[in-house]
Amino acid sequence: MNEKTTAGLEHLRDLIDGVDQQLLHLLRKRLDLVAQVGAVKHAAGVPIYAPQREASMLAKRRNEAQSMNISPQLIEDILRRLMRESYLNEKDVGFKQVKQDLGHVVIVGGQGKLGQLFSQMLVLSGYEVKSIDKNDWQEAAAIFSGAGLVIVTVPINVTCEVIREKLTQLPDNCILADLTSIKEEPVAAMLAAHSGPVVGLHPMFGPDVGSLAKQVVVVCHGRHQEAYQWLLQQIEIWGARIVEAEAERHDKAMQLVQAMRHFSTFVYGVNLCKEEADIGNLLQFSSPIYRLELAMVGRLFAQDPELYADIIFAQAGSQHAISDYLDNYRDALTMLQTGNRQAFVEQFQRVAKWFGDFAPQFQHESRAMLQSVNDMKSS
Ligand SMILES: O=C(O)C(=O)C[C@]1(C(=O)O)C=C[C@@H](O)C=C1
Repeated sequence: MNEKTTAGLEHLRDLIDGVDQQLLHLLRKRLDLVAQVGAVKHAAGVPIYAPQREASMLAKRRNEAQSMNISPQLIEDILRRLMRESYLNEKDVGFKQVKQDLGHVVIVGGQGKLGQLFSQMLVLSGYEVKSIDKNDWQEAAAIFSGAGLVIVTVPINVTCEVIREKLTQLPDNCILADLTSIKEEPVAAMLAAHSGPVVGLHPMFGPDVGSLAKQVVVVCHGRHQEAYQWLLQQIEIWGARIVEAEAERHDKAMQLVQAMRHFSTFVYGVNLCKEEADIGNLLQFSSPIYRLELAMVGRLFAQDPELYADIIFAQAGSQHAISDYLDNYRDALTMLQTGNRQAFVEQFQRVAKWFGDFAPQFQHESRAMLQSVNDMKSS
């Protein structure tokens, strides 16, 4: 059925179309300026992400919006979305090459998605990149000869084995790095296999990010930091933030942030499947928060099971984190089964107090996410 309309409404809509077309012209103009910024940054080696510039620009535009009786949040949302576009566009111009005399880079597992992303970023920065994958080991000597940087990005369950068995004959000054999401064992294996510079990296993002702007790369120092300082600088030029961490502490945090989180998402999916939930129907009834939650669960199952198995099975300690979670789940279920509403409320308050200022901060941040989930709906 056609939507109801009137002549007056159509006239106003024509005027709105005109304004939206002007917006398109302004967007084109902004994108062209951003392309020029990208070229200037490329030449000067300035990072793609400029947090201070963003903060001051947003503050000014918010004030101006207020004085024009426009919601400050509206202009902030629009500018943040535009800056996301800038990160993608600025990337295409390429990046300044921090280390000119490196020799080539070898990515061990370069055909994997993360390997491809790092290869793309390195090529955009002017480095020569070679890849070695599981069927190429007979050519290893030729591929590694003259390499200045070797990055290991193979599945977690074979990482240490590959390092121990295949990476013991690298050129002396070559930097050996890995991108594994656990750090203690791979860094120890690299230090044992290679006597030159060693660094453990954990990119805290998936390979499908369009740009590294605002992403975090955790760094666990291994040996000869001064030799790979340029690499950290190069990653910052790509827009990412470097966060230094001690390997053991990093791995412990990953048990909670990754293994336990992914495991409970997995179980949520298993449960929906066993209950034969009708997802289409659930979506019809779901509020934005439930839609978002379903999306987070659903997106897990759109990906490679091996990858998640690797993450969940990587550390023995994850079993403890997951079984503690199960104990807490059981205790909470007991409250429900015994009708102990009071205990639930008290525990809720205790946890809220523990979250402190993070709770309202997360409420604020998630409100914006929920609104954009609602915006995505088309019917
Ligand atoms: O001003 C810059 O440095 C830009 O790259 C442009 C821009 C923008 O789109 O306005 C994009 C990314 C930066 O983080 C800040 C601002």
